[in-house]
Amino acid sequence: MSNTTAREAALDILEQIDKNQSYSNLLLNHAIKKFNIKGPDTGLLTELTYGTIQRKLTLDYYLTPFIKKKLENWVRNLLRMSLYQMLYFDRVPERAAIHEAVEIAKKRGHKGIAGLVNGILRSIQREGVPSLNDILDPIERLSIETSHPYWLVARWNEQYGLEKTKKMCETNLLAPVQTARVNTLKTNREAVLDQLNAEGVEAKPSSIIPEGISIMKGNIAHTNAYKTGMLTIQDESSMLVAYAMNAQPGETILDMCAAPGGKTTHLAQSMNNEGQIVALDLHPHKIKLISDNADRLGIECIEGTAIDARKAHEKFEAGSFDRVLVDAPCSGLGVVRRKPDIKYAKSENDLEGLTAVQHSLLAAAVDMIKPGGKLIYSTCTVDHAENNDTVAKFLREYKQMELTALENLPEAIQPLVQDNILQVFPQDFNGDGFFIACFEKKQN
Ligand SMILES: C[S@@+](CC[C@H](N)C(=O)[O-])C[C@H]1O[C@@H](n2cnc3c(N)ncnc32)[C@H](O)[C@@H]1O
Repeated sequence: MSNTTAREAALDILEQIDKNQSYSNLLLNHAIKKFNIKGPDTGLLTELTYGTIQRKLTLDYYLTPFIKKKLENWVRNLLRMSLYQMLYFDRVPERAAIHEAVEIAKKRGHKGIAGLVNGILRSIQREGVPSLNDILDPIERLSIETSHPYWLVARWNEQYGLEKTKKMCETNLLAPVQTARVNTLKTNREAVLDQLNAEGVEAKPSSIIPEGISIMKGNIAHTNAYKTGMLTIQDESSMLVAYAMNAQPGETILDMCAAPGGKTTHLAQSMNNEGQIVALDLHPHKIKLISDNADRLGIECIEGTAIDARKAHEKFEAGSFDRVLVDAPCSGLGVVRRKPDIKYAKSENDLEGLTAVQHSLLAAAVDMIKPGGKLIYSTCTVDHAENNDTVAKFLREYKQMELTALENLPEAIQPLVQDNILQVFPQDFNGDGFFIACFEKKQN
């Protein structure tokens, strides 16, 4: 296995993302298996792929003056990936990055293309990249500097102002920290930290979530601790939902958008595996993900059903749930740090379509809740239209629902709550951008 193979695999993934709009995390797992990539090469492949996607617009800005003719897409991706190594990768000397690029160009193309790639990269090495100071429009500059599409920076600037937008865009460029949730039904945080340590994984307690841990080094997915259900991979922001739900042992809960079950299983944990959680998802194949997760974690109170949650009233009696969770499908603009391809894949039109689905899911939840019961709405986006505007429209249309205080959130989170609404930004504590609101159904 050579470094060249890791680079070819990275190029393959970049190509597929452009062609099929597939998600980088899925393609990466597939490529690791397909190219049999192991050990340090897994790190190289991951960093090259994510880094190149993360910095795509900046890299294109730097490459443009040096490209004099139309290039095939794979050549452009090869140039992006090689320039990424030259500019942002300390452990690869520039000449090695150029040499590898030329070798791949020879193999995939022909001598002419190899010469072209060599010429462009050597010119950049000699002359340096153009300065970003030449960009006068602050939105455009932030867009190029942090590689977020112009429309997105302009939209966030309108919603949150330039300073917050800048921090968000800059945080999205940092390497993500993996976090996990300890399965308190089986063990405790100290024991899991000891076990991971013994298995060669460096981890420490989360400063936000009592049962959360942050992984500093190593891959927990391959550990016995993971396989035997002592913990599950979940972002700290996502863990806040079970806190906000505040579900009690013995209650009946409806989780309307449940797969793959990260929050469903956390709810079961917080209910001490006592009560009933009905977990819905539109896609039948995803229901298996919920039951696989529950089985691994030793959870028995979850019952999965494949159904469009907007038709929940056809299957369940009105008013039969103490609490309902709508963890809605959303743009995912809060998780750009972990899934950088999201920022290029979404458009403003997509956001409009999503707000309609979010609204109809909330509308369907109303009938399901007992009078006096609670509804939690959550998303992993930072978009005002998907979050606050959806809440405002819901409250206008459903007078029996009241926005209520978010009780039971961990202490460190409480200062982030404003007017009963929690909007987490990626820069707040390095977790995903995330939104939570809680409604109570008035007594008749
Ligand atoms: C944000 S994800 C849920 C993540 C999940 N709650 C967790 O913590 O693991 C949204 C889910 O909603 C599902 N979904 C989308 N539209 C739906 C609908 N109309 N009814 C039910 N589920 C739907 C998607 O398949 C997706 O799995």
